[in-house]
Formats: sequence, C-alpha cells, structure tokens
Amino acid sequence: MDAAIEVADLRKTYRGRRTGEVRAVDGVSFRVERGEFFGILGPNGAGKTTTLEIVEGLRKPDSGTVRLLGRSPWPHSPELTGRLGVQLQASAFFEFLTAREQLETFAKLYGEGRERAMAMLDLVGLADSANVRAEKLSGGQKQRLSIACSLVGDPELVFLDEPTAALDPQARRNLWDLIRRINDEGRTVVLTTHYMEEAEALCDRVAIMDAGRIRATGSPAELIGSLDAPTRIAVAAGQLDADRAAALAGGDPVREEDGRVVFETRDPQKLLTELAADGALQGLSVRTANLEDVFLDVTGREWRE
Ligand SMILES: Nc1ncnc2c1ncn2[C@@H]1O[C@H](COP(=O)(O)OP(=O)(O)OP(=O)(O)O)[C@@H](O)[C@H]1O
Repeated sequence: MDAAIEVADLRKTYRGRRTGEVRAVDGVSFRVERGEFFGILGPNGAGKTTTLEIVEGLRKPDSGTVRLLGRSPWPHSPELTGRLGVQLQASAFFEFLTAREQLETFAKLYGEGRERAMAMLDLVGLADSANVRAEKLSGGQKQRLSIACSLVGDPELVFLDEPTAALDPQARRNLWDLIRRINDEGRTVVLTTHYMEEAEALCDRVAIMDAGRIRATGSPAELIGSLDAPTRIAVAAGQLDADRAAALAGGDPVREEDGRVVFETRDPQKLLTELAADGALQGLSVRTANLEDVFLDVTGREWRE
C-alpha cells in the first residue's frame, strides 16, 4: 500500500521587498505511514506552516515532490481532496453563522447532510453550543469547531496546524483527548506544534524542524533515548552534608543550587534507593531528558516557545 505521505526535498523561498529572501523550507523530506500520528515540531518561523500548506496542495513549492495517498496533490483532484481533512484557522470562520450553520456549510461542500454536521458537533463536544455564533465561542470551542469542519467529509488523512495554539493548559489537554480519538479511529494525523509536551504526548513520530530544515525524526522515546542524557534528581539541601552528597554521587556531577542538592545520574534507581535509606527524599524532584534537550542537541540552540 502507498504511504499516507511521501515528501522529497521540498524547497520554498519567499522574496519580500522588506524581508529579502527567506528560505522557509530548505530541503525537507519525510514519509508518514497510514494510520500514523506524525508531528512537525519547531519554534515560530521554523517553516512548519509552509511545509504543511505545500503538502496539503495549498501552496506550490519551488522544487521537490509530494505524494499523498499515492497521488500528487497538485493539480487538485476532487477525488483526493475528498479524502483529506484540513483544519482551517479559526479566523477563517463566517463570524455571523452559528456553530451548526458553519458546519452544515462545510458538510454541503462534501456532499454530506445535516445529520453528519450534528454528529460532528457532538463528537467535538459542541452540541450544547450548536446555536452560538462562531464569534461568541471561546478559543477552545473555536478550535473544536474547526476540527469538526475538517472531519465532516470523513477523511483518511487529517492535517492540524497548531490546533491548540493560544489555549490555556487545561483547554489544551482537553483537546488532546479529542485529537487522540481521531487517530484511534484509524485516520492518519499530521499535526504541527511548537509545544514540546504536545508532541511528546500525542505523536508516534516527530520531525524536529528549525530554520526550514528537519533536524531529527523519530519517536519521542527514540529521540530522547538517543541522547543518553542523565536523569537529574534534586532534594532539599540540609538533609545531606557535602561529603555524603559527594559519596552518593560516586563521581557523577553534584551541586548545590537554590537550596537544593542536584545530582546527575545514569542510575536513578540506585541513587533514589540510597537517598531513601538516608531519609533524604524531602523536596524530591526527578527530571528525565525530554524533547527540549533533543532540540538543544540537534540545533545547538535553547528552545524558546
Ligand atoms: N507569505 C509569506 N511571505 C513572506 N514570508 C513568509 C510568508 N509566510 C511565511 N514567511 C516566512 O517564512 C518563514 C517560515 O514561516 P512559517 O509560517 O512556515 O513557519 P512556522 O514554523 O509555521 O511558524 P509559525 O508558527 O510562526 O507560523 C518565516 O520566517 C516567515 O516569516
């Protein structure tokens, strides 16, 4: 079976009078299997949206090729478009339509009826707000509505561009449940995000993008595992004198910082057992490596959201 997406060596440069040349996408290649949950993770301006728009067939690359479900998205074919779901930015809504009217409009474009529109409102948890105008919906509700619109045609492949941007952490987590379900139903999902945690929580595989290029691809666990980074274990100072801390560290780095003793270890189980035996677990925190450390490793830059 063809892959869901095959992208080879995409390039796109924007030329503006004020901005000069911006190489937004600079040789991007990746492959997404059917049923996969694939994430493109990168800071603002990394080139995620441009890449996604090219893959969706909304923007033409300067060079490179895209195959979606075995076909080229360019020029448009109605057959292919009907198998794709693209989440539009919430700002693309018709402000004066209610949530239900909005969705019915999209349903019609896909040759679907009112029942399908209502079913989608239900699916995204907006049935109670069916008669609320789009402009009156909260940020999270607008994102839900735009996701419902992308699902109305029962797509095999769904593209979500920063679906939880500008939401508070609770609303973001609530949306994760919905997004996970879309993938659990067997649909391939491609999502862009600049939230590390989101990529780690949702994606089977992640491409880390920076300055127009993909710097690393793999499952979050693979990417983090490949770092071979130590676990940082901190406890409140005052429970251990410096000699005892050094003895427990056994040659590994240990330092005192903001009233805490901070160890870096590759054998967290041993250290935790010894700290527990010393009765020195007050104020314990354990931090393993995460995608932020991977970003630093592959780009040489600190991650800034
Ligand atoms: N239409 C455009 N004209 C000129 N420059 C553009 C255009 N769209 C994007 N850019 C520039 O191309 C680069 C990549 O932008 P893009 O929107 O693809 O990145 P992104 O990773 O999606 O970031 P964001 O999360 O901020 O949207 C940026 O430097 C951006 O300023």
